[in-house]
Amino acid sequence: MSSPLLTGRDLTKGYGTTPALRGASIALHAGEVLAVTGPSGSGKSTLLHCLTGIDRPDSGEVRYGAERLDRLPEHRLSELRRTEFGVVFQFGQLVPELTAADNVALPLLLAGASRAAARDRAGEWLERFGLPGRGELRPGELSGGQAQRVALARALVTEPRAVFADEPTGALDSLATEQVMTALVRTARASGTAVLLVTHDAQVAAYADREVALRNGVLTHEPEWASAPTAGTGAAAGTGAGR
Ligand SMILES: Nc1ncnc2c1ncn2[C@@H]1O[C@H](COP(=O)(O)OP(=O)(O)OP(=O)(O)O)[C@@H](O)[C@H]1O
Repeated sequence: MSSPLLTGRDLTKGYGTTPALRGASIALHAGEVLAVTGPSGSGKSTLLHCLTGIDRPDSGEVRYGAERLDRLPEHRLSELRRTEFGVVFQFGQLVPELTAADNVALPLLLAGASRAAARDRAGEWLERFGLPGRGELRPGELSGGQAQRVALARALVTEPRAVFADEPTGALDSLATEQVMTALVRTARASGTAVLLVTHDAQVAAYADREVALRNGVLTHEPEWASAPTAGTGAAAGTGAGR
């Protein structure tokens, strides 16, 4: 029995009079790919924000190892997001003035790597994401799918323990979605990084080992607190759908 890497218990969060989360509980285990699905407005992004400390829940708790993440000071949360978590949004939020390679190198430079080492490593990660030879292009010169793969390479380059992706393929067609998801799941598995995917898209959820569904701020599947899931059971493990 392995204990979860990250848990959210009984999370509530409202915006004014709008309840976004109404007692959501979730566990992310080391190395697994977990999809959180649900229709627009069901609270998926709010849940991801609470789990990563981008936002704080109104009640409930988020635990990361021994730490109460929901109570951590801002500087520790930023450090976590820089070193142990990677976060990717629908539009990858690349720095438009920087090349693809410099975007990927950025987290390494922030962590103190030399420019040469960071650039070498960025090149390796662009290759892993199927983008060899694209390092000198700027985000505006990349397709949407290529830009998302650069954003994912940037999120994974520090080999974080968990990557959180909010509709990472939301703006892409089916083929680009497949390329992005295949690259994400393959590289995350190779580095043992857990992935929490927020999506309304069944094609994307099919890559996960496990899926939980949000409806009106409540998760419809209870988390399996006691047991770790079997990794590699999703489409990305080669079982069919989504390939
Ligand atoms: N900053 C905010 N201010 C006010 N209301 C918000 C804010 N963020 C989210 N909400 C509301 O909270 C509810 C949940 O929103 P959330 O973005 O978490 O849902 P979602 O499932 O991610 O939706 P989508 O798939 O459309 O992105 C919605 O009713 C939304 O309007």
